[in-house]
Amino acid sequence: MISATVLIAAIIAVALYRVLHRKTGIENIPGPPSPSWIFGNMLQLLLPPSYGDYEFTWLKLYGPIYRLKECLGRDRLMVSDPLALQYILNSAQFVHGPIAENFVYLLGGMKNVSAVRGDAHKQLRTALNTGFTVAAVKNYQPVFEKMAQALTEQLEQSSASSINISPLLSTATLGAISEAVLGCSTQDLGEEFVANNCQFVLLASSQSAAQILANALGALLPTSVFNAAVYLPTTAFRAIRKAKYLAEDLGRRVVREKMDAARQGLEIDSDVYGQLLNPVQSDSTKKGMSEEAVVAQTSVILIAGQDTTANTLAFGLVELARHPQFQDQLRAEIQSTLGANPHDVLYDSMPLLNAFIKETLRLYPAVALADRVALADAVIPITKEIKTSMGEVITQIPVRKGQLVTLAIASFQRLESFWGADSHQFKPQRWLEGSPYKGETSVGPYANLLSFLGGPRTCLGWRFAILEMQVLICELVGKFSFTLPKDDPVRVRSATLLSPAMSNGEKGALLCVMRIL
Ligand code: HEM
Repeated sequence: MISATVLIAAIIAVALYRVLHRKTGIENIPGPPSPSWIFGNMLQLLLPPSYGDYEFTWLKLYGPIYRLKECLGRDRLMVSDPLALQYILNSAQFVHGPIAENFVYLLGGMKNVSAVRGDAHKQLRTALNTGFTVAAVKNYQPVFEKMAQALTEQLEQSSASSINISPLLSTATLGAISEAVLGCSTQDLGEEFVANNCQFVLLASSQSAAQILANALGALLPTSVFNAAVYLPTTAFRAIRKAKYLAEDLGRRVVREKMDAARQGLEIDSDVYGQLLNPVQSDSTKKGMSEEAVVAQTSVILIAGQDTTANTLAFGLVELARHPQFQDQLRAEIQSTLGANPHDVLYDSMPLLNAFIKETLRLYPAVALADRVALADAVIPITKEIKTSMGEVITQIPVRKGQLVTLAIASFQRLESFWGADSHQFKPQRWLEGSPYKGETSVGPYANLLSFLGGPRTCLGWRFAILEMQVLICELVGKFSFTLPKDDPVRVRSATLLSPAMSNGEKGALLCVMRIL
């Protein structure tokens, strides 16, 4: 008891010392007043009744660059200006913020793709990209079709008047990664792995004031102290430690089995890991990744690809339920395109399907807020000048080493000046006549959206996610109709990811689902 009190007192002392001795240099950038020293504006940003209640109002009031108060009185720069975003994403001076950094170390160790930096990151990305090219991803289509059929069977078996679609989608997306990346079925993952995964998914979609404060305190600690603190016996740390251990164990087993199969002359390159290991190369100058390097990616790839995709799909289905006319038009396109040969579909040439996916990604980016920290003093360019609270007009933002910057992706994707006056509305039709984006600065790998981020840290699995969503949506919307239950509107919550939430506070999206074909 005494040691826990001493530890907490020490944590707070370290936090306060570091906070009180830092000057930010962005004090004069206008922003909303802070309602509390302890929480700053963070409860408004991260725990509003519905995601964006405050953030989108601040966006209107202060524009795409403004200052917020972080927990314990620190300044945080909110950025949704495309020029500034592009600069930060491509600059080696900006790295993951401390909360994300702590999280990826905890989950995947020091050698996973999200944790490594600089040249080591570049080399690892080049190696990993082998499994995520256009051609490679096309080969995973049968896996996505299998998951889509399994989803159909689950929906058919349910007799409930409304169904929480989220856990079904989470299982489908975990299954897709497991088979396409590791080459093993969900059953092969084992009961313990699946149970821990469910617990982890729920933890990652929960948010509370205590968590926000704990994250802010954790972010102030030196990494070594934080790494020691994770051995505290809390539910969250226990689940993360177990997730890491189970993923490493799984990765090792999968890699060992693949190497054994390759030694017996069997082909192993039908999934991502088989391609990465690549032990039998006709070109002797090319080498696959080492077994250890492949194993180290397991937890991060599994987590990065699961609920990002599942939540996007859940929000998309909710929007279809809100827009029945568009849902009917999309279904007509799907049924006429898939016709008699559903395995040979050119998904990219289906205008309504792709407009729908782009619009869902625009309004519901799974990573709505991505934090970065400046490794050195930097000057951030901006599209339009801003006036500081001292009356000075500035055309760029100087920031000091250590400055926390939030890439406000959801805000960027709702900027009226770039997406139109109706930018807060779900209107897939906006994508039907060319790009609706009016900016001069290109961002992101897909449709000028930043849902998959941009620059060297662009989502590794973005092509994978797009094809997976195309296949799943065609199966679901082609065969079922989706309507909203009367009594439980879906809420939008910001936790680690943007998640749908039900009125009882749990993660999920209730929909009435009816088989029509
Ligand atoms: C709709 C689905 C998805 C969305 C919206 C999404 C979004 C993102 C974003 C925003 C990042 C950058 C995070 C940051 O650096 O702060 C990221 C990174 C990453 N994503 Fe995705 N993702 C999706 C699906 C997937 C899938 C299916 C996979 C793998 C099969 C995947 C694997 C990764 C990996 C490994 C990284 C780390 C890349 C690096 O640090 O170099 N993602 N994703």
